[in-house]
Amino acid sequence: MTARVKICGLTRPEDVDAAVACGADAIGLVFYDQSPRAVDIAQAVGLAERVPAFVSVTGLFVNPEPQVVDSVLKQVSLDLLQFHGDEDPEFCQSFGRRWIKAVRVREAGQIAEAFRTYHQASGLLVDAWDPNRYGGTGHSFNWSLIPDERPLPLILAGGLSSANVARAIEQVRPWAVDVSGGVEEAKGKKDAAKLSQFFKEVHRVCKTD
Ligand SMILES: O=C(O)c1ccccc1N[C@@H]1O[C@H](COP(=O)(O)O)[C@@H](O)[C@H]1O
Repeated sequence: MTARVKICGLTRPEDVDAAVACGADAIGLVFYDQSPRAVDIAQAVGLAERVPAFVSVTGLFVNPEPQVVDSVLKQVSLDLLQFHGDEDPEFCQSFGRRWIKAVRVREAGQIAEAFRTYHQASGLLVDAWDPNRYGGTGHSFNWSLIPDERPLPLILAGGLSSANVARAIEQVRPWAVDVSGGVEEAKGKKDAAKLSQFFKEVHRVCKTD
């Protein structure tokens, strides 16, 4: 069993270095100004520059104006776009870049439908639904709503931490896991010890079977 790891919502150089040192496959930069983890362009350029070969940089957006995405893409070296709002597939596809789509899960059937709707995506990220926030809630959801049939790589997010990531990987068998709040000391500030413990748990469960 194997699962890739994305650490999202990085705002500080030392947190990028810590995530990379722990073995992150991807890091995420938040370009959503209502998030406490939002970065500006200068910050994002500096953070992305620290990321070595074979670790990818994802830019997270929530219902952005197209010119915002274009502007970020011109200035920041991103490998992947993550759309975490109500973007339709045509919008996601329109930037000529690889992208993933987040689905905030409320009910059975929603994920299978999203696999059909966003079939051009490079992966489908499943996160907890919250009436007031688009993501980064720290809440998990009922993983039994995730279907076994997955036409795209499935990225599991929502309330993951070292306390539940091993169980999550065993139960869901995702392509990757994505965490933000569960490895923080405060919003936007990662905690090196929590990061290390999170990876320890991922590696422990991935060694079995
Ligand atoms: O991190 C945020 O502030 C955020 C804001 C708006 C949309 C998504 C956001 N983060 C993503 O939410 C999931 C789950 O985060 P958590 O682990 O529950 O804190 C994850 O994909 C983040 O990238």
